[in-house]
Amino acid sequence: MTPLPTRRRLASGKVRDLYEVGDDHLLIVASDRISAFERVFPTPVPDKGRVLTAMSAFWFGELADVLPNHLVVCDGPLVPDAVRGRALLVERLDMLPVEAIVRGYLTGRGYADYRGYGEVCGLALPPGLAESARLPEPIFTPSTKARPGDKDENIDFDTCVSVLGRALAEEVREASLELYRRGAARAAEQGLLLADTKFEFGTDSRGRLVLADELLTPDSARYWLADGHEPGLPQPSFDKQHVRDWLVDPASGWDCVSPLPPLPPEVVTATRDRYIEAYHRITGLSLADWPRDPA
Ligand SMILES: N#Cc1c(N)ncnc1-c1cnn(CCN2CCOCC2)c1
Repeated sequence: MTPLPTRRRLASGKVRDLYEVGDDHLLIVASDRISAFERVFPTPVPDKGRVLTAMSAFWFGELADVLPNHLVVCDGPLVPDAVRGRALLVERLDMLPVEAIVRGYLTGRGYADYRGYGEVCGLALPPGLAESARLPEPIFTPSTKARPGDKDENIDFDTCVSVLGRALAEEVREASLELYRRGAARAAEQGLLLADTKFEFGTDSRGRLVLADELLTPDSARYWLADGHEPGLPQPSFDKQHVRDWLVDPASGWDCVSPLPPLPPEVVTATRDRYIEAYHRITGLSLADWPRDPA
C-alpha cells in the first residue's frame, strides 16, 4: 500500500482532500478543519473528520436503495492508517457539473432569492413566507459548480436540462428529492429538521447515475433542532452555532474581513461534542465504534 503522502492529490476543498488510488478509485480524506463564512479557522476541531466520514458512510448504506453510490470501503488495506476513520475509498466517476440542492425550509441563499424575486431557481413560492419557514413541499434548486473562490450560481431547471440533458436532469431531480425525503424523515424521528442539503452526482463507466461526494453531513446539510423552530428568525445551526456565536461576539475581536481568529478551547470542545452528538442522534451509533472492522 503506497503511503498517502506519495499519492497525487486530485482536488482540495476547504476541509477535505481527494487523492488518486490507481486509475479507478479515489480516497476522500476529511480533515478536522472547520469553516465559517467561506473561510477556514486556524484551529482544528478534533474528531470532526471522523464524524463527517462516519456519517457519510452511514447515509450511503441507509440510502443505497434509492440509487447506487460511489462508496467502496471505509477501512482495509487501501485506507492508510494515518487517515483511518476519516477517509473513504470511492469509485472514480465522471462528475456532473451541477450541485443538486434540495430545500425543505426557506433559509440561506434560498431565502435571499425569495426575498429578492419571490422565487428560487425559477420556482415560484407562495407570498408571505417567513425566513426559516417550512416550504409547502421540498424543492430542487440546482446550482452550477463554481471555480474555487467563486460563488456557485443558482440555475433554474431548464438551465439544468441544458447542462445535463432532460433525462439525466430529471433523474438527478427525482433522486435528490427522494434522498432528501428519506433523510428528513429519519432526522425528524430524532428531533431534527433537515432544512436543506447538497448532493453531488457522477456517472460510472456504464453511464449510470451514481451518488458521490459526502452525504447528509453537517457540512453538506443544515440540521436544526425541531424543538424551538421559530419561523421569522435565522435558526441556530445544530453543529456550528457555538462557533458562529463566538465569532460574532465582540470578544472574539474578529472584524469580519481579517482571517478567522483561533477558536478558544471551550468553543472547540463544545463544537466537538455537538458533532459527536449529531452523529449519535442521527445514526444511533457511537463514534467509539467507528470505523467498524472491514467485513
Ligand atoms: N466525490 C467524488 C468524486 C468521485 N467519486 N469521482 C471523481 N471525482 C470526484 C470529485 C472530484 N471533486 N469533487 C468535488 C468535491 N470534492 C470532494 C472531496 O474533497 C474535495 C472536494 C468530487
